[in-house]
Amino acid sequence: MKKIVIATQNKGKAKDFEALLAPLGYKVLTLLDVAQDLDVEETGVTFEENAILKAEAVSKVLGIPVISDDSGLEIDALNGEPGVYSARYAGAAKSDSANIDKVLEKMSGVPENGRTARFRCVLAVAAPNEKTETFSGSCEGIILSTPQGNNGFGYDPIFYVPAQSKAMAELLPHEKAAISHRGNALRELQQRMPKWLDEEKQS
Ligand SMILES: O=c1[nH]c(=O)c2ncn([C@@H]3O[C@H](COP(=O)(O)OP(=O)(O)OP(=O)(O)O)[C@@H](O)[C@H]3O)c2[nH]1
Ligand SMILES: [Mg+2]
Repeated sequence: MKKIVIATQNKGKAKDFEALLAPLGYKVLTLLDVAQDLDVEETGVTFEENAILKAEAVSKVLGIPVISDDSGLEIDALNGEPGVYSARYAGAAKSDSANIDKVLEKMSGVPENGRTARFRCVLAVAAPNEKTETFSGSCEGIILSTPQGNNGFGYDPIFYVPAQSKAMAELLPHEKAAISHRGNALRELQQRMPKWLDEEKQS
């Protein structure tokens, strides 16, 4: 089975990528498997900038092709917050439950028709001596006023997906993969697979 390194420290993303890539015959490895201490500072102000920073830094250190993921939640009533700061919205400790509490507090009193939001994901693919490429995906939803479901990670329990009539955290891994921002970005990558990455798969 071909291995692929995802430049992330996030266990929730790792599970999402397993659901997406195992059916395509890939074994997913993350920084948690190959380079626990490799933490890239996210100094960009867009998902794209941060995805490129992470992919290029990790590919350079490991000397192999990698895929990175920079993603987050954009809430219309909060002018696009938490956006690129989604992981650290309630502070540097990156607590999913504290982040959810902060969103729910800021959204209290906002009526249902004003609770529109979307997840965005940008994947960057970098390899030694190759031009870095990016791919993006999004998923539309509504911010719930109480959490629902135990699957997924991050803001999934407060993100209602009208197309599925369920919160993201109520979807099974393969169901999330079929409709998520991450799934959509990965499908975009498959459509425009960089030639060198495709060749990598054959080797
Ligand atoms: O409910 C969610 N379902 C998702 O599918 C999802 N995707 C992203 N997010 C949020 O956005 C941050 C990314 O920030 P981020 O791209 O910097 O990643 P991270 O710092 O967690 O890990 P790394 O990949 O950088 O190592 C995450 O922590 C989450 O808060 C999600 N929340
Ligand atoms: Mg991060």
